[in-house]
Amino acid sequence: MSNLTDQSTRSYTLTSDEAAATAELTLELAAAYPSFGDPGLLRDLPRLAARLPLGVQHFLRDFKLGDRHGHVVVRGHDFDQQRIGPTPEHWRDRHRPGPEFPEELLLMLYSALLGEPFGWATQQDGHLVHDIFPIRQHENDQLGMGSKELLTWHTEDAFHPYRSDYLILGALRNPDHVPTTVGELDLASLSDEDVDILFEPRFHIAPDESHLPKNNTITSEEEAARFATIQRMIDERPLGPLLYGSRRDPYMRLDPYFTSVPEDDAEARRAYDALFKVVDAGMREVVADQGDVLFIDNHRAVHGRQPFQARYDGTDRWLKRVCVTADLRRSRPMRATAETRLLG
Ligand SMILES: NC(=[NH2+])NCCC[C@H](N)C(=O)O
Ligand SMILES: O=C(O)CCC(=O)C(=O)O
Ligand SMILES: [Fe+2]
Repeated sequence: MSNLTDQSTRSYTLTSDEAAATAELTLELAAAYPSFGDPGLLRDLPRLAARLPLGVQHFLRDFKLGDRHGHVVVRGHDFDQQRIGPTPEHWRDRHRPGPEFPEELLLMLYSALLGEPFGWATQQDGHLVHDIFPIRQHENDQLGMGSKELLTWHTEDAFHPYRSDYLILGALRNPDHVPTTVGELDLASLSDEDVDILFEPRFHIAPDESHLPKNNTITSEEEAARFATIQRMIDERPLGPLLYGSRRDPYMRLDPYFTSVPEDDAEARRAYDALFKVVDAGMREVVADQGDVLFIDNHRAVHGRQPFQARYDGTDRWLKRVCVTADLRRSRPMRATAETRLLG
């Protein structure tokens, strides 16, 4: 009997009526709510999400409650290319909300079916919805804004105890069909002994560069102080497990590019190498094409992106990203007030 997890992509394709109704809903809400700063919007999200097509609501609730699949895709959204306009050159200094506010609101509605949306004070200047498009100055970097290099597979914000439970990636455009990569764990390919070791706090994952001051705008001491926790994680190099949860169906936390194993721990190194090989061998491509929204279970799947040739002419691939937590209160120690959605 095979224990291989079924990693084929589950998807829901909107009918043209559903796509039209969804687009209309997001336009209506973009006119009704001024910005993400409006507390009424966060309050109303579950009620507004109940106006999404019932089929999608069921599909996403099944994804969450089933706790089985690492990713799913909802296809067939109508993202108005004319209205959205050209892919920007940078996420910094953009007027917000921008013309793509309806699409950002759509991801917020979806987030309400999975949990609560949140952001990072230390990432993309604290914006709740992130941009992912190529930026020339970052073309060789391990960032969403890179292009020339493979974006190595990772758990989003793997270094952080309050990382996302789910990631939502909405493709405003992707003219060259650049694939995202996704991979899950095939537990049967690991020895029991290695699994035991991987459950132990014997591994360090450093913060990725998107959380560094150099990749944010800092104009005051107060803004600089937001990075203290990140810096502490860099300095103190805390050790943690790579697998957790059910011993028979573990969750994972991985980012090999930023991982180190203490030099004197040969067993941990062996277990880590075995885990890396198993996950790496299972990586596959999922193209989030224009109008597709990719949902990633950040405990079950790692993801990355194939290298591609950026255009830098306004027609580049452009994704929007929202981080979702199933439990906002867990991160309360890192949120200045109960209301704020920004960690750091
Ligand atoms: N292994 C990695 N490359 N990790 C970093 C991933 C990219 C990062 N989360 C970003 O927002 O840009
Ligand atoms: O571009 C993609 O498809 C994924 C990007 C990503 O993983 C990230 O920005 O963290
Ligand atoms: Fe990522």
